[in-house]
Amino acid sequence: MAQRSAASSRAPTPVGSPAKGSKRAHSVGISTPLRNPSVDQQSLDMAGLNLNENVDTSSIPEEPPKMNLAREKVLEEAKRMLDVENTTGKKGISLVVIGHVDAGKSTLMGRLLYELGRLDEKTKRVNERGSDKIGKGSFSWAWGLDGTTEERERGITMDIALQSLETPHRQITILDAPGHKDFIPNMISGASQADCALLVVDATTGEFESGFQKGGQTREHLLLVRSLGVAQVIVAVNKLDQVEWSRARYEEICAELRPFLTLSGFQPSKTKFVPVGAIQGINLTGRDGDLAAQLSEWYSGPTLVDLLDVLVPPVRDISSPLRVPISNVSKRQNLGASVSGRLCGGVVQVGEKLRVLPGDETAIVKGIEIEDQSVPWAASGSNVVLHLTSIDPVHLNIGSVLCPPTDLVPLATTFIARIIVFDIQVPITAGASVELFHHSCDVPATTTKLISTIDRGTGKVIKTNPRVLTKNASAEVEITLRSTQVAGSTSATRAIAIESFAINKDMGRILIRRGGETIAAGVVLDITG
Ligand SMILES: Nc1nc2c(ncn2[C@@H]2O[C@H](COP(=O)(O)OP(=O)(O)OP(=O)(O)O)[C@@H](O)[C@H]2O)c(=O)[nH]1
Repeated sequence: MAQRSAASSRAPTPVGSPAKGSKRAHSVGISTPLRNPSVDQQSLDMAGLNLNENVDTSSIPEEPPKMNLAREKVLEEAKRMLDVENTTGKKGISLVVIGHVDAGKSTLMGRLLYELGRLDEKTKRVNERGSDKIGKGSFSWAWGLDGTTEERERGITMDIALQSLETPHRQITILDAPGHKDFIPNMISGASQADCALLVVDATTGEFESGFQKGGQTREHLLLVRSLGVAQVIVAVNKLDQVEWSRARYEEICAELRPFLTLSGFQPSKTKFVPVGAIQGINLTGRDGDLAAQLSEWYSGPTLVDLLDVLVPPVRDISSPLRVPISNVSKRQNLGASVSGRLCGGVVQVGEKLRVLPGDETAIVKGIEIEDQSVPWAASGSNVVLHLTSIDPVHLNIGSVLCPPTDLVPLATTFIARIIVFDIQVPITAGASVELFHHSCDVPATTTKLISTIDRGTGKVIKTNPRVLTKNASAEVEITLRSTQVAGSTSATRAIAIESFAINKDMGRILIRRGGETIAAGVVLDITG
């Protein structure tokens, strides 16, 4: 069964962290590390949110665990582990599966899990019988990932499903994103935790076109993941059985997508295409058997697994300060609180004291889990569950950020951002009300000033104080958070923990939405208030 990203969910992939069951040592962690002050306009992005929360307000006071090693020792250990991973072991990577509704994302992943031995024969048969029983037989593979009753009955993915699989050289955490536009915030949440993307498109006549047209999720998902910093994409052209494995249709789809991918900021060398048939399992791990004969007549390239196996893992910045944006909180009676999220820099270890921002509270890390395994420490890039003690769980919220008490993330209510405007109908004006997304934080904001429009190629200012920003514009703007209603009556503007992109790429990305539509993505240049 797939893991869900819900509050009680288990942690996703081990990325850049101690191996499963590792007994390695741990330690303290307060950092004043290296910073990388380069802004890459191509890497514009923002971060995701997760709306799932399982709240039960109670805590138990506990004796905080002791830290065992000095921070330098942990860093040394983390570096050594990453070196081993880079040379001999499987490299960890997380992959978000994106694409228009019904493209076959869940079916593809369910079948792939089966082909790779992660979904056993018994579960497969149970899913077949169960899906047949409610007249959804064609979704039996998707049941491997779509775990909730509502998802199964409706035949759609609503929240991110977490799974992991192994190829010969990669340990991959799969984040299966919903295709339906109503669940874009959940999709953003998944993409904000991913290193690379698998785009699934439906080759059926008319279906590829409706997914790719304006308003289709193929375009929006690609733009969103690129804006979130995902630079590698594999495009699986699925359901080719519906067009008799036509080579012309496959090539037509690739030719349509290539220019859009380049325009969206994906380098051609980091964009791969692969023809597949998810239901029949064709070209996932191989092309044996009669079913694949038509494809084998014209295709001799890599399988999907071949491409997954050479995905390039991201660089893990373990020497920068620890930042953990909280994507989920689980507060259980008598069990304290657990939070999950991806480490955006640094290392964390059991026994470490962390500050929760915004706010004045601190917590102590009682335990760390990666993929259900307890580990003594975790490094940048890992998706973790942190069990916390010495804090009233009421102070832990989705969207808050954990960091070392001596190296705090700035709190901002006003900042300057460079944004790229998406394909919008209604221009953005000064004073416009928008929704700001930063990791799992979603707050009301105003574009208080339109400072300038920028040439995307040269980075030069085209116009200062523009009246409006229209589609595809690149611009510098001032964004100010608006007050939100607190506790029924009083109104307060709550600062968010955010950093400039030059200091921490993962902490400096924003996404701007309006009326349920994503209108721009950007990076934070400067915090001004
Ligand atoms: N003919 C054919 N049908 C397929 C193939 N792959 C998936 N389907 C069908 O496409 C439909 C949608 O599949 P899903 O896997 O639920 O699609 P999805 O992209 O995960 O859908 P959402 O998550 O709701 O966006 C189901 O009826 C599948 O049986 C394929 O290779 N060939």
